[in-house]
Amino acid sequence: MKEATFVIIGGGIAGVSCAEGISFLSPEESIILISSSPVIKKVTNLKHLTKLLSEFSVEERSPDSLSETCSLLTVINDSVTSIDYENKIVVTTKESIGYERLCICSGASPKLIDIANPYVIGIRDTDSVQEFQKRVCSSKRMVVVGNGGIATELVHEVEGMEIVWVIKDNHISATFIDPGAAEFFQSSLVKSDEDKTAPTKRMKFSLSNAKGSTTEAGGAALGPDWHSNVDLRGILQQKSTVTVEYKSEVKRIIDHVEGKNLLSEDWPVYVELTNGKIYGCDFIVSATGVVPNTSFLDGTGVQLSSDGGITVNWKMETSLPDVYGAGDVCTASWEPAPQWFQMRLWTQALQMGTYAAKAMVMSILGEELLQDFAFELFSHVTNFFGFKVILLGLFNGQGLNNEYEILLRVTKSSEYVKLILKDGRMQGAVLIGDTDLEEMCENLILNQLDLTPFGEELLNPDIDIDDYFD
Ligand SMILES: Cc1cc2nc3c(=O)[nH]c(=O)nc-3n(C[C@H](O)[C@H](O)[C@H](O)COP(=O)(O)OP(=O)(O)OC[C@H]3O[C@@H](n4cnc5c(N)ncnc54)[C@H](O)[C@@H]3O)c2cc1C
Ligand SMILES: NC(=O)C1=CN([C@@H]2O[C@H](COP(=O)(O)OP(=O)(O)OC[C@H]3O[C@@H](n4cnc5c(N)ncnc54)[C@H](OP(=O)(O)O)[C@@H]3O)[C@@H](O)[C@H]2O)C=CC1
Repeated sequence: MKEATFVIIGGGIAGVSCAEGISFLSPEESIILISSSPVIKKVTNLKHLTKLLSEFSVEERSPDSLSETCSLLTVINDSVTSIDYENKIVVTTKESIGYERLCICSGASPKLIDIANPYVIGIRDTDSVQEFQKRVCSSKRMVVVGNGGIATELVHEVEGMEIVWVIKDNHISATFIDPGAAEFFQSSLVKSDEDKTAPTKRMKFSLSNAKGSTTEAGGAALGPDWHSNVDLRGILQQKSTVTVEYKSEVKRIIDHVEGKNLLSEDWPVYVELTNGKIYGCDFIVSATGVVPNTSFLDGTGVQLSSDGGITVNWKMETSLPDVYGAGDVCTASWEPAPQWFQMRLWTQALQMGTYAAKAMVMSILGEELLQDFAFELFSHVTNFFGFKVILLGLFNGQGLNNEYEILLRVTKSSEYVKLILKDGRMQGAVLIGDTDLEEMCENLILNQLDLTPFGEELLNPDIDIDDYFD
């Protein structure tokens, strides 16, 4: 039987960063990484924008490429079928592998609204993108269900199609942004090239005066810009049109025969929405979140959280002895720092993988572990509708029970800045566009300085606020 001090399940960002972390901290120990995908995901071009915010690329690499950074690593391309935690053995389809410490980084899979229907597809890995591209290039209309990251990217990136976007909320992209930011993006849905206009609007208001309500945040996954090398063009010779169906869900999917009778239009498949409308389309994208990959743990009694993720404590330990978890597969179940919460994102997969490596090495050495600084503040940088989007801390007032103030600065088609303050102290920020405010906001959230004396001046573009804090 093969054996290693450390065994890792999963070749995504969490698994690979865990392997690299162990090799860095304990280069003399053996590691086996088991992954059902033949390629691994490696973080490259890591660029720190601030202490905690970073941008990076994610590349698909051959497992051999890891030998540069991990000399005692063996990568096995196989699927884990079960774990015998009492005897510290991982069972794959072909063999059994012994371990001292095990880290589960098996990621998550799309949670589809209908798994059995061939017209419903999800997007997660390279294969699913190829399938999506195949459908797009021969299609006129798709229905996109969901209001999170994937749906937001798709409605912006796909050209030459009619897109019907079905969302439960009353504003777009609700997983990430508030109604105000959604309004800022709204013109991008029309897909026209509007001029950037100069006037800048600054506002301060308490939540009770705010229009709309803020939202409670609410194979290996793809990397940033996954769509940039894929031709996402439908067969219509025009820009895509996007019809948003607000506050609605898919009631049922109707087959070709019944749908044609109901609608007198000929489409491969039809969806009936809870608002009563029926749309015919070529296919349906279910961008409705993920479900952690844990089936190989059935029968172990491992503790799972309500979202299906493996419960991990602040040391990334699961409820099974010497078994750790990191990335999308796990659910952070410790008391979080006031401005941090979990979202299944690659930054967190990277941070958790690296930190789990440290926790496992410290446990073998019997040394004390301190929690990583990365878990002090939620930070995410991404791109929506062609704009840079930076989210910091409690960016949607998560957990503040609507008891906070908002400072807002909006320049149409150029920038959207929203600061969340409670008792004069900054709790979170949404920075859309090239605002150059990320460092200041990060510092102000971390140091909890009383900003009452600055009032609205905090967002006055004519004042270099950084001067006050040097
Ligand atoms: C289309 C798309 C766009 C995204 N865009 C962004 C973005 O812009 N920004 C962002 O922060 N995040 C984004 N994400 C989310 C991000 O990709 C994930 O949070 C992150 O990659 C999770 O990494 P992971 O290593 O935990 O899991 P995964 O990448 O899912 O890796 C899991 C690994 O485990 C392996 N595995 C699973 N089961 C087994 C088994 N039984 N045996 C052996 N191996 C197994 C898989 O083969 C895979 O190698 C996006 C996700 C998608 C799908
Ligand atoms: N740029 C980025 O940062 C990106 C990040 N990602 C990440 O990739 C993963 C997958 O993305 P995605 O699938 O978009 O997941 P998200 O979790 O981002 O969004 C899922 C969306 O689907 C909604 N939803 C869930 N179930 C249903 C249902 N039955 N009917 C209608 N709507 C439903 C959710 O609403 P509710 O929350 O109300 O349940 C939510 O709006 C996520 O971890 C995401 O964070 C993906 C793309 C880009």
